[in-house]
Amino acid sequence: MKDRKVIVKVPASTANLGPGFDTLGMALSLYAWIEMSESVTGETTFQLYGDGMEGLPQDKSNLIYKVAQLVFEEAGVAVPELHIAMYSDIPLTRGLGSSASAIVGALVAANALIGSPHSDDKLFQMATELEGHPDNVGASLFGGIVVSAWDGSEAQHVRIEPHNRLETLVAIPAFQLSTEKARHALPSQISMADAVFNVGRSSLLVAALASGELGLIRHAMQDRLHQPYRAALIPGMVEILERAADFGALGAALSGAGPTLIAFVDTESQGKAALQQFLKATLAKEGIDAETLWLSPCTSGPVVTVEEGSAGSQTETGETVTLLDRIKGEIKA
Ligand SMILES: Nc1ncnc2c1ncn2[C@@H]1O[C@H](COP(=O)(O)OP(=O)(O)O)[C@@H](O)[C@H]1O
Ligand SMILES: N[C@@H](CCOP(=O)(O)O)C(=O)O
Repeated sequence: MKDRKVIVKVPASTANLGPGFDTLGMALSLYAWIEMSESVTGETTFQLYGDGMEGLPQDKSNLIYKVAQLVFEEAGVAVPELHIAMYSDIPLTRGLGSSASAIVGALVAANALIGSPHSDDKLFQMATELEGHPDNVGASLFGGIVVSAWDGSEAQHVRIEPHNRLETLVAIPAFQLSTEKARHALPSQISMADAVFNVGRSSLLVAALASGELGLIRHAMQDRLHQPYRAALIPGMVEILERAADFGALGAALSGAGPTLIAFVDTESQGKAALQQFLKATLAKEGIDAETLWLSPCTSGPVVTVEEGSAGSQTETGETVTLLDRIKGEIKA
């Protein structure tokens, strides 16, 4: 294992999909890469690349390090000193599952480093416990659309293959909103009428996604559990959710805990440019600058590459090959 290096490519996610609060998630074609190996210097080292990554802790309080140690502990092995490198195209604290993908990527990388003693389901249970809900970690771990439920001790899930004409447009506001803050905006109780409203929409959405009835999405992607309470944190959200279908969207939702907004679109839709303009202009009216990206559902979970032997880290002239060198052709920036 001393000479083993693992690289994991893990997808971002959009959680909730409107009505499926803490329950539904879909993996997206936006990625983070984590490289992990046992440290050769005897000290834990970090290389973090990507927007905002330099602000993350680069000591043993780092999330990736702590999650990896849990994997080793559960397997009864000790790997106290690690080399960790990470590059991410997933913006931090925007509702695209950066923390979920970091947790999933760390679990999968650490597991592969010690010969994969844990099953995917075991990693899912650990990820859910760490994140506090199964929706975004399930999507990053299994890919596609994931329906899950958690009772606080065990999580179940079913994966749905996304329709091949489904794509998404995300509008990522320039400001950050932590999941913790967005969860504090939620009430502790809701009415029976609102509960029934969401059970109906969430069930209809799962059925529509599973059966490929894309036309039902706009009726199903409605929510009374979390979006109305989070609206004040994301100016422009209400107008986007109400009017996106007028610009050709199949439906629209707050992505995860926000502030990113996501529209589901039929790849054959004619109005894509108008929809993109509508999202940007609506946020701009509120003084919010937003980046828009077209993303596809990502149909696979983490992709793992294992390299045995330290030769893989050096060129013929002895120069060190960094994670960035390896993934250069794949990254967004
Ligand atoms: N690669 C990483 N390493 C360490 N911490 C991370 C990493 N990625 C995300 N995080 C932590 O997760 C936080 C964002 O999580 P959260 O508020 O749930 O938003 P998001 O919607 O992006 O998951 C970051 O502020 C950071 O503390
Ligand atoms: N169900 C959670 C999902 C949070 O997802 P994230 O991608 O914003 O971390 C919630 O809505 O709080």
